[in-house]
Amino acid sequence: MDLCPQQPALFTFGVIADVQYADLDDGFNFTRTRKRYYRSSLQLLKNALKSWSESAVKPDFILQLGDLIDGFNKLHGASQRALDTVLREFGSCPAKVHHVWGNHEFYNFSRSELMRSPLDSSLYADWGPRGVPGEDDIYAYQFSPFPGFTFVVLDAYDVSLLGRQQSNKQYNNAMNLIRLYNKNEDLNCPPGLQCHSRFTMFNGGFSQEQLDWLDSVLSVADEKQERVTIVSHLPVHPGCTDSVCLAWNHDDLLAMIRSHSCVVCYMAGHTHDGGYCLDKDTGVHHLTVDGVIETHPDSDAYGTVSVYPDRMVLRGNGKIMDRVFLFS
Ligand SMILES: Nc1ncnc2c1ncn2[C@@H]1O[C@H](COP(=O)(O)OP(=O)(O)O)[C@@H](O)[C@H]1O
Repeated sequence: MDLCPQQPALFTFGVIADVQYADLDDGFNFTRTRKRYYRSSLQLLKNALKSWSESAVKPDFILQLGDLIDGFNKLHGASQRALDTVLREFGSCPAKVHHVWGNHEFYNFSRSELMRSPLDSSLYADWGPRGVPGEDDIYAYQFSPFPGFTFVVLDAYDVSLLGRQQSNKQYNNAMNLIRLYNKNEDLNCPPGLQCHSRFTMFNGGFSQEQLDWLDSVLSVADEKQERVTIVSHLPVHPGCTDSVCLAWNHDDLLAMIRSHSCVVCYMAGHTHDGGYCLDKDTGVHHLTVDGVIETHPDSDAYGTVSVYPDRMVLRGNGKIMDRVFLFS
């Protein structure tokens, strides 16, 4: 397939997900079916950053799709050290980095700590809900890297048991919701029914306030006939992920996308396996980016996306496949 049109890209960006760095020996996922390379993940991050820094066409920005350091750091009192280690690497890259927050961010830091940390990249925002009273702690924003194109960073742990104080309204909403479907004592253990399996503590959802804000962003983009890419840690389309990894109210997000014409792509991490589907109803491309943490040290897991007027072209490295996302 001819991936690239014979013209320079309008702009280019990098994607990387689930680095989950920790200064620990290799381990396994919970079910012990897949190896996790805690130390090598730093080298794979370095490979990505070196490649982006040295490429002839440098990416305008990087999307870091969440779970930058592993939750095990917290157990070893190493959260800040591990974060400093990975951020030092990002420091060598001239491109702006947009950080998405995943469950492992919240294993290491509270929401208010994250809001005051370098992982809060909303300083690059054109617009977010955070100026709005009562919505100050939603980590969502939009930015426009090129005329006619908008990117939206969404907070998939806005309604969550992670990172929020028990007195918080969204913690209570999360507890009520998860208890409806998950009867296990250990709320990290997924319910048996596949249609409810996402209701675990390592997932979360989007609040109504955040959805209302997204609705207004997408309405403006519809009017201006812009192309919108949404990024978050949790996937929302069942066609591109294991059902256990979906956002709790993924259906609300899909309905929101369906009610607007501007969205072209939704990108997430979390599943580590990677996945893709084209939603036939909307023409929206749903991509789940392979996680660095479960990528063999001899391979790689990052991608570079070149954006053209009619498509985005993903060039994958290592585990990540090349793909073309045509705009419908
Ligand atoms: N099936 C399960 N039953 C109970 N706890 C689980 C299960 N799967 C994951 N967990 C726990 O949930 C947390 C997040 O799981 P983890 O696999 O580390 O998430 P991620 O895929 O984001 O790396 C960990 O504390 C893990 O032990």
